[in-house]
Amino acid sequence: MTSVHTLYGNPHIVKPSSNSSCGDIRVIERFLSVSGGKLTPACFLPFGAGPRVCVGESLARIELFLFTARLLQRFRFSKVAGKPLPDLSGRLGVVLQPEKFSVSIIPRG
Ligand code: HEM
Repeated sequence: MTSVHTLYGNPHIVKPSSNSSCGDIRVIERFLSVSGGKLTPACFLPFGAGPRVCVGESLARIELFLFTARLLQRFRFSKVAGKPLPDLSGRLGVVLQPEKFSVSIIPRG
């Protein structure tokens, strides 16, 4: 199984200044080109690679898109006054998990 965390943290693979690298995994803009187009860094492998690559990738991508779009359509997400923004360093488990944080979720009218 491909260790995605090791792959992203390896300085020999990750070249932050290059468009073909993953760079800092906390920087979402790494998926955008200078002109605003979509970029997929060559080392971005959340579904693994090679003969054991995830067979559910297409389904997972559709589900994630619909799930996220529906949440954003129906709710407004915002920072809670007086509470800090989420710590983006993450906690390493089977996957990199966020530390607990507060967020305000209000149904859209
Ligand atoms: C966000 C969702 C998902 C992620 C991040 C994910 C990620 C992965 C990864 C990293 C592997 C291992 C690849 C390797 O061994 O190198 C894998 C394997 C696999 N995934 Fe997923 N997966 C997701 C969703 C799904 C879904 C929805 C299905 C089925 C409907 C699925 C079915 C499988 C199967 C059957 C394998 C084993 C493939 C094999 O060993 O030949 N996955 N997945």
